[in-house]
Formats: sequence, structure tokens, C-alpha cells
Amino acid sequence: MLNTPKALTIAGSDSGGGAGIQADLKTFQELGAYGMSVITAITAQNTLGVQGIHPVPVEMVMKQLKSIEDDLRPEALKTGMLFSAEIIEAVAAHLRKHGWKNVVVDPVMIAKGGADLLQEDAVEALKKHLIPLATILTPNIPEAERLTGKSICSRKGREDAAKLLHELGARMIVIKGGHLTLDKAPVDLFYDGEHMHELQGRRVDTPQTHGTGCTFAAAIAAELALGKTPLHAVHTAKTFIQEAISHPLHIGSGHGPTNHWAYRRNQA
Ligand SMILES: Nc1ncnc2c1ncn2[C@@H]1O[C@H](COP(=O)(O)OP(=O)(O)O)[C@@H](O)[C@H]1O
Ligand SMILES: Cc1ncc(COP(=O)(O)O)c(N)n1
Repeated sequence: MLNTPKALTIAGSDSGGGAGIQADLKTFQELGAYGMSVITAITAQNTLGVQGIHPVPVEMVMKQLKSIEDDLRPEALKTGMLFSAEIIEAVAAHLRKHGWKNVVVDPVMIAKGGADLLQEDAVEALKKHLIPLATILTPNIPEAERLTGKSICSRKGREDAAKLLHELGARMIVIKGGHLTLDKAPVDLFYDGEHMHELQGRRVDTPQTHGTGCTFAAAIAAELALGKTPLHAVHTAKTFIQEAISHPLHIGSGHGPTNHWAYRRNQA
């Protein structure tokens, strides 16, 4: 019987469709995984910013997880905007109890427009409860700084941060390079617990980068669901996001979304 790979996103909804649950499901679909979602918060959001956040009650987050556990167990999953310590602890307890594997943790904190997507006191919960369950943790540079308490100004700083995050319990880490200064190529650093690998990229000079981190982490989860190795998964995710940023859709008048179709079109 055909075994359809299933991937799950546990994240916030972005009404504008460029980030969060919507970006994740589009990415799963493009890479050939059946997409499922557990919504942790509803955001009113467009390319100009976040106009409102309504967290989903923790009981309802748990119900969604149980519905999936009872019938549709995923081969891989990613977490994005989790908003509160309460939601993080409940999600982590579920993952631990049911032994869900291939967990990609994108430690979403602040939207590109500046809105807080994670409450201040939730950072400790992320470190204590969720990071130890991460197969692959994908912080951007400000998130890696916040999680390690150390500022990152060099390649060595990124390597040290990756090692510290490994000590916190993440099996593998990608420190993303999107926030490097504009003259630098957005090279991401992948630490597999033993070796550092570079994921090479070309910087595209564009404001249309809404949802890049979500899309990248979702692509990793889709590849893991398909049975690819972590190294293969992060390389494919890097190509996927490079294509998505390089062929912008020109939607909205602010930070527009990336193009989730571009990767598959270019493979065809
Ligand atoms: N302007 C850009 N050109 C090319 N790649 C980019 C650009 N901005 C981000 N990326 C890539 O997109 C992915 C997501 O990174 P980043 O934007 O840092 O994440 P986040 O959305 O969490 O801040 C990384 O692979 C990064 O290197
Ligand atoms: C629901 C949700 N999740 C994640 C992000 C982060 O995406 P970005 O950093 O590109 O704003 C977002 N804006 N909204």
C-alpha cells in the first residue's frame, strides 16, 4: 500500500497567507507531503504588519493534537509561533508522551514588522521544554542571541551559539543567515552535533521576505516526512527558500510573501 508522508505544523495562522500555518501547508504540498495543522493563535496580519493576535485556548490546542494523534500521526512536524509558555509546555508534553519524531523547532519570537509573536516569559519555557525535543532547531541570528544570551558578530560567534544550543538539547541546529548585513551572502550554518556545514545562498535585495523562516523550517519537516536525511533536508530547504525569494509575487504593499510555487516549477 502507498504510504503517503504526512507532515504537521503547530503554529499561528497568518490571515495574509505568507507566513505561519499558511506558508507551512503550501510548502508541504509543494514538496509532496500531506499537510496537517494545529493552530496555536489566530493573527490578523497582512504585508504591512500584525493588526491583532488571538491565542487559541490551550485546551483547544491539545484537542487538535489529540485528533491528529488518534488518527493521523505525522512522520515529521514543525513548530512555529507558539505564543505562550502555557502552549509551549502543553505541546512539549504531548510530543514527549507520544514520542513524535522528526521535530523541527522554529523558535519564532518577533515578526519582521516588529510584532511580538512570543510572550516574554515564554522564552525560558522554549529552552526548558521544547528545545530538548528538537531534531533540528532553526533560529535566525536575533533568536539565537536571545536563546544563548550572547551576541553574535562573527562566524565563530555563530558556531559557538550552535554548540550552546546543542548543549541545551537540540540534536541539530541551523543558524540562519538572513539577518547578516546586506553585503553578505545569506549563508546558513548547519551543525549536526559533530560537524559544521555551510548552506550557501545568494542574497536577493528585496523586501518580499515575509515568512522566509516559516517556509524554510516547513521545507525541512516535509523532507524529513519523506524519509530524507537531515543533511539532505536542510539542503533542499535552502534551495526551496532561495527559489521562493528569487521569484517574488509582488503581492501587497509591505513585506510581501515569497513564492511557494517557484521551486517545483524550476524542477519541472
Ligand atoms: N534576502 C535574502 N536573500 C536570500 N536568502 C535569504 C534572504 N533573507 C533570508 N534568506 C534565507 O531565508 C531563510 C530564512 O532566514 P531568515 O530570514 O533569517 O529567517 P527568519 O524569517 O526566521 O528571520 C534562510 O535560509 C536565509 O538565509
Ligand atoms: C503567524 C506567524 N508566524 C510566524 C511569523 C514570522 O514570519 P516573519 O518573520 O517572516 O514575519 C509571522 N509573521 N506570523
